Amino acid sequence: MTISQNGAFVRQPLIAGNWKMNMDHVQGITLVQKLAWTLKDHEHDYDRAEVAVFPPFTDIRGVQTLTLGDKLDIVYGAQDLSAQDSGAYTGEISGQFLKKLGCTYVLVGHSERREYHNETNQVIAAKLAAAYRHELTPMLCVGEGLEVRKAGEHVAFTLEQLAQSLEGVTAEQAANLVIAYEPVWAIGTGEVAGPADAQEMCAAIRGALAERFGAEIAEKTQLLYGGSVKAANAASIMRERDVDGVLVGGASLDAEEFANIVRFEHHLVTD
Ligand SMILES: O=C[C@H](O)COP(=O)(O)O
Repeated sequence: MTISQNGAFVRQPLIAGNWKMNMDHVQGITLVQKLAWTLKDHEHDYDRAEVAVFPPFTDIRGVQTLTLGDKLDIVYGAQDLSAQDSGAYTGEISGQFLKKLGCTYVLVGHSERREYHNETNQVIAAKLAAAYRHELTPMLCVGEGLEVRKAGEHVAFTLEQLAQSLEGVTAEQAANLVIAYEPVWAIGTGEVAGPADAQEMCAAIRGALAERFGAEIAEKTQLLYGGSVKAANAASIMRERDVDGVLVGGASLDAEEFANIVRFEHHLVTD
């Protein structure tokens, strides 16, 4: 998190909650309502961060109605999209449907998609292209597994994943891109990467973006860390220069806990 001389953030902090396959459409509405109420109580603490949730597809319409109706300062996105726009692709969801439902973001290449649905970097590149066709901001997920980390090859591995996933993305498109570094060994395990680990990788990613798209775009791109983030560890990770936010799984299902992550500035002052 880089702060300029006048105290403003150089890049807006982004706190994102990926609900994964949790919360039906009724529970989803309740969770967003609770989150909105909790955040309202601490308005002064979070008004500088963007808050995004990624509900299951079946919840998105309800979240749209709620956020529009109550004018909530919470944006939302989908957890995946099809590489295709329309047609005989049973079970797939088009980016154009997501755009019509008011989605701002879409997750692309989450490690659970890579692992359980065999999504390769090539598939992910095609999904990024689809996101751009429908004016969604992709949140591209990258990160290494435990074996790669143990072998000390995590930076090279993740940058290669990044390069292949970004195949075909233009500099103009890259101006509208969020990247989440999520080491697979830290997802849902309680094992959290240390702030220095998160910084090392985010700095390497920013360097790779600068080489590919130019320094100006690289400096503007929000880079998030994900993997067992909780209120107790979020602030110390976000304090790092190149970490601009967090992508939270399990802890985003608890409105109080997630709201406390959003209040990271409060923790920056007090911890
Ligand atoms: O998308 C979120 C990540 O997979 C992190 O999940 P987690 O916070 O439950 O470890």
